[in-house]
Amino acid sequence: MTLLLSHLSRHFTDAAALDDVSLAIAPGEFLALLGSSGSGKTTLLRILAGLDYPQSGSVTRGGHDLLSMNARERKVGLVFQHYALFRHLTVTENIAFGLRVRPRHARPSRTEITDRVEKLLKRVQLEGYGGRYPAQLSGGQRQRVALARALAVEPDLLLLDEPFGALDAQVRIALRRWLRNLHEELGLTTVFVTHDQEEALELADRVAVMNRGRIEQVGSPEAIYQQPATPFVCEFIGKVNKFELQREQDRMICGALDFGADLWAKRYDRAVAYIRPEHLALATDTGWKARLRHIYLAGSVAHLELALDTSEQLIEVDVASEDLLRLGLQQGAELYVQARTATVFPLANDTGEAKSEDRRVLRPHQQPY
Ligand SMILES: Nc1ncnc2c1ncn2[C@@H]1O[C@H](COP(=O)(O)OP(=O)(O)OP(=O)(O)O)[C@@H](O)[C@H]1O
Repeated sequence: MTLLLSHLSRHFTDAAALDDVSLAIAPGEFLALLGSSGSGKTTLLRILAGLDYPQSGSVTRGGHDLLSMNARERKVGLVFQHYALFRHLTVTENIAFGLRVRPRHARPSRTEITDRVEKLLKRVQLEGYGGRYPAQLSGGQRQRVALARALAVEPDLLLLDEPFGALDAQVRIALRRWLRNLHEELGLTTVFVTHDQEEALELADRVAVMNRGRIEQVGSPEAIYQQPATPFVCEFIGKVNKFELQREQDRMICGALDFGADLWAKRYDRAVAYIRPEHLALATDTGWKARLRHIYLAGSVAHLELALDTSEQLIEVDVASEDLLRLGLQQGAELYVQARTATVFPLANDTGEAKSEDRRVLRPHQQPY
């Protein structure tokens, strides 16, 4: 059943935590809410869980109003960043907790509970750990117990708030892949909050990028990375170089590069171009003249830092390490940089505001003069 969030707004005293958020989450989808601190991710999750309420807007699942149901009726499983396990209960007792506290008529029998816990322990790869206490587990194991506990109540919706946030990098990566596999097995609709873009891009079917209580873009990880829809998404996701373009005789120009004479260029005097390091290329005689300042070798890729001759602006270019060796480039070398593709937003002449609706993907070329 599709989960439909429609025009949700939630204001606290000083500012909007959610500002007119609409989103459709398909059954079985793994959706990541990605954004910087304070962008409204947790508020959105809490509203879905029934721990908070919006001032306006609606949430429906299969046409039923979710906001009028209490947390238990919503059938959600929740996992937070900080292990909310009960320290005085064993792993088995923690996992069974949500079932044991049900009213008698809704409570499974003792043997059913034992069976279910055993299956869950297997599912989260913690067979044989049932008798341990949380203090006797690693951080990653505790989060898997928390997940088993969330799954024990057979939720229709799984809500995960930075579940791996407190773990070290290697454990995080291992658990991330494990979670993705688990999701493929169970097919549970999952909403995952994170501020770690790598985690979101690797895990999710779709990513919703949040900024100041609004959804800037929602799409597949590939679309978010390759076709960022707003300047915020360009700057927030991955690495990017930013350039200012000026109109010259109906063409948008940045130094030696011509970004074309698209119709929209005639209506704007300035624009901003975002170019990823891997979309810049080195050239021997045309393009932006630059000096190589630093080479950061990272295995098969070399990250180059260059200073543009005209503006001294620092830019980053990624090239294959092999090419770097072949060209014999060294710090201090003078060379040229060309752009293969750029995401360009014109700036409104009056306010200077970037116009996301007039976004273009352009392939700049060397100026004809
Ligand atoms: N109970 C509250 N009272 C007042 N302001 C709040 C409350 N809860 C959240 N906010 C504010 O709402 C905004 C969004 O908070 P929220 O926790 O949803 O952000 P977030 O994206 O989850 O951030 P983080 O990644 O830091 O957890 C923030 O500006 C926050 O200060």
